[in-house]
Amino acid sequence: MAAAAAGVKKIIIDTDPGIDDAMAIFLALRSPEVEVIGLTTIYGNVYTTLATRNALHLLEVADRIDIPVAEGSHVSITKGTRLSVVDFVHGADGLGNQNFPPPEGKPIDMSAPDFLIEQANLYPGKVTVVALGPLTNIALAIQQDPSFAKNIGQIVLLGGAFAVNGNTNPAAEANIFGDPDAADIVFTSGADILAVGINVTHQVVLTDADRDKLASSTGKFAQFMCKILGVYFDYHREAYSTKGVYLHDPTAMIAAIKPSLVTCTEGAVRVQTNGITKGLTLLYNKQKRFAEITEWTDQPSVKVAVTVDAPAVVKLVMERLMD
Ligand SMILES: O=c1[nH]cnc2c1ncn2[C@@H]1O[C@H](CO)[C@@H](O)[C@H]1O
Repeated sequence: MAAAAAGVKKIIIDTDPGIDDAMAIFLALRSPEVEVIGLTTIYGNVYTTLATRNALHLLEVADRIDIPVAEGSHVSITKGTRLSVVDFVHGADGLGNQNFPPPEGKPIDMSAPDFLIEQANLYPGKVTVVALGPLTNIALAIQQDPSFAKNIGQIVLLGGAFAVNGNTNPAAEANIFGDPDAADIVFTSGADILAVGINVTHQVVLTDADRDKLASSTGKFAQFMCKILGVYFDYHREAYSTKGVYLHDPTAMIAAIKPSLVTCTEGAVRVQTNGITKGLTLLYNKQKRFAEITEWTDQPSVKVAVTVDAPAVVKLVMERLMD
């Protein structure tokens, strides 16, 4: 591929495709502001093996088999194998029960954490990781390489439910619930982090009317998305009684592509790792100096998205998919 123009952000997408992951990946591939230098895979919406297969398939659909796929962890950071995988949201195959043929490509011979570390070392301060699933691979990279948190440019992550209910249960958002220990490692790592939680992504809805508009487009990305979106719409109708779907992953991707469409606050985030509130994300805004030393004391600040220009996000997603 031609050398990237100056100012183009290099991104690695850590992903568990996933219907809204597919949309976010296509959006990135259609966005001149970013250059996708790799995909790394993780369990979440599906198990990791299927996430890898789907990532390869999506790149084949997009005619971008030049982009490497590195397979990620099959277990949580604490080696847990009882993973919470949500086939009722995305279909058993993760892509709307379409049973696509197996991809021809293969993942590279390097693990996701090793690939993340390699790229962060190769382009210090220049690589953005857009993390769309549980944060196991990122936490492993942080543990394996003490300089990873410093070398990585930014981590934009879809995760958390800041001062609102979760979507796995009232306490927890799905990606953080998927590996709360990993999430706590990432939030306290000192890396430059922007967390986009469901307090923000629940404002960004793709409606039935938007889907009809996508369906009328001849663009291959719009066509592919319309093929797989049915299951995701059915799930939202059932779970939320809404005539539309939340654009979780695409909104996080937009926060990396066009940061001006979100506003943020800052503070230290800790994650509850056990008990009935396992997966809860709690931001300390650093306004009060507590008399006691707390679990948030002296922890680094991260950015947490608080508002989003939802109409602009939906418009941009639609335009780029239909183009
Ligand atoms: O109700 C749900 N349970 C579990 N996962 C969900 C649900 N809705 C969406 N997602 C998936 O989890 C991430 C956002 O939390 C998104 O990747 C989305 O596809």
